[in-house]
Amino acid sequence: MDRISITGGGPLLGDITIGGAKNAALAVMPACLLTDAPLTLTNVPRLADIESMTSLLGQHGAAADASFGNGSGESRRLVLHARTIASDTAPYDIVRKMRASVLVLGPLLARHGHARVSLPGGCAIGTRPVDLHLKALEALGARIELQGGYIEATAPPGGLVGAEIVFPTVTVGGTENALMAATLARGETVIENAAREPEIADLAACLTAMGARIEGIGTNTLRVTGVPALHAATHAILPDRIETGTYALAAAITRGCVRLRNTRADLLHAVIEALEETGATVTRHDDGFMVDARDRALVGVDVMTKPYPGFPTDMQAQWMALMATAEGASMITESIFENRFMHVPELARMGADINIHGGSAIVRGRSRLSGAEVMATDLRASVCLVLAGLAAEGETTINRVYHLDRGYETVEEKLAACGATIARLRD
Ligand SMILES: CC(=O)N[C@H]1[C@@H](OP(=O)(O)OP(=O)(O)OC[C@H]2O[C@@H](n3ccc(=O)[nH]c3=O)[C@H](O)[C@@H]2O)O[C@H](CO)[C@@H](O)[C@@H]1O
Ligand SMILES: C=C(OP(=O)(O)O)C(=O)O
Repeated sequence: MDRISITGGGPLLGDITIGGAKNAALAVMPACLLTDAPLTLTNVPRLADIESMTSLLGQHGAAADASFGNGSGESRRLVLHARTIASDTAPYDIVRKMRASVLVLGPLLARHGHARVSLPGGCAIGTRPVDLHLKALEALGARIELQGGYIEATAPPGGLVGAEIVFPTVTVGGTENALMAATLARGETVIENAAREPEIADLAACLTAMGARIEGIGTNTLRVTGVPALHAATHAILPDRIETGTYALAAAITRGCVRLRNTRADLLHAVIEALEETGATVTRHDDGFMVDARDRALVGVDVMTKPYPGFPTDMQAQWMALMATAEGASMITESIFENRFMHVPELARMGADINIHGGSAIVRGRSRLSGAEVMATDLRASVCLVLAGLAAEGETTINRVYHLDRGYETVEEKLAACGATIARLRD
């Protein structure tokens, strides 16, 4: 298994180009199953999760034609074409590796009338049930049974029927599944308490380009008027706000200065606001923003994770690494996932002073962390250890970096180009 070695201590200085959003691409790609015409996506990131989703969609019958040039945007093109549905089963082997696999459920059900999708099971950050996805699809008329670890979903003989769906809690994936299914359901669907994450708006924009009728995009009430069929479309995936935020914090934790390109500051209000409160300077540009923390003594700032537009849970671990090097104490409260503090004992191995009380962590900043051998447990925990390693005195070795490859493209190259001493050790 690959490892990453970092010798920390110096400031990051330079430019980093941000890729397309993993979590938007993972939602938009299954939309190809809603039509027999091709769906062309650009600004697609080259990540392990994207490969897993491509192979899952291939199993369902979607031919994939990918061209990943070295540049960004247009040169990252993926054409998915599901002329027919070859299989409606999403097997355990793929779903257990990538939870977003469950997003094929709504499209398969809407177009094909039946789907068999493995239950994802729990993961390192929480139990993560999919009950709300299933209730939403039931509201549209689907019959759902759980058999042998699989969700067996069947649409009524005339297809799904529009309905009112009220989510009791905000769910990103649940909203995405319901939205995709509703595009082909007969009549109107109203989705209340819909997630407002930018990735949902991106999916809605793609579906609209495919001929779907959706109102309320970007709000928590989505109104969908079903259409008989969707058609070919081209859609550019929005920039990855979590990759952006991660490198913004990399600049801050190393007390460096990094310009983030090919991205949008408006996707990261809560993170930028907190970052400015620490004492770092954020300057917005046409194609992104710059974070400058040179010669600053950053101070601790409390955050609580919330659905968008609140502070993202996918930035919580990285924020904790930054707070471990800030002046004074800060409280970090995780309100989305019940077990998303797996990085705490690893940060503690690097000298961080962190105490957990229920869903909150109290972090007492230290002037210096020290390099150590640590273990990545999930995607964002991995990258938080990369950030800590960049700031630490001496060498840090991170094990199990396959988690990192799910969500960060060429992380070593991007950081090395800004002066980091970082290398991948291949076993
Ligand atoms: C591929 C993708 O886009 N992943 C993101 C997505 O995950 P994902 O779509 O899985 O996250 P959800 O928004 O659905 O989960 C939010 C909370 O609702 C709970 N829940 C969810 C569905 C359900 O049927 N029942 C239920 O109880 C979850 O356990 C969790 O506690 O949003 C999360 C929250 O922003 C992010 O951390 C993930 O990076
Ligand atoms: C938790 C994440 O992804 P997933 O939902 O695919 O596990 C993430 O992107 O941080």
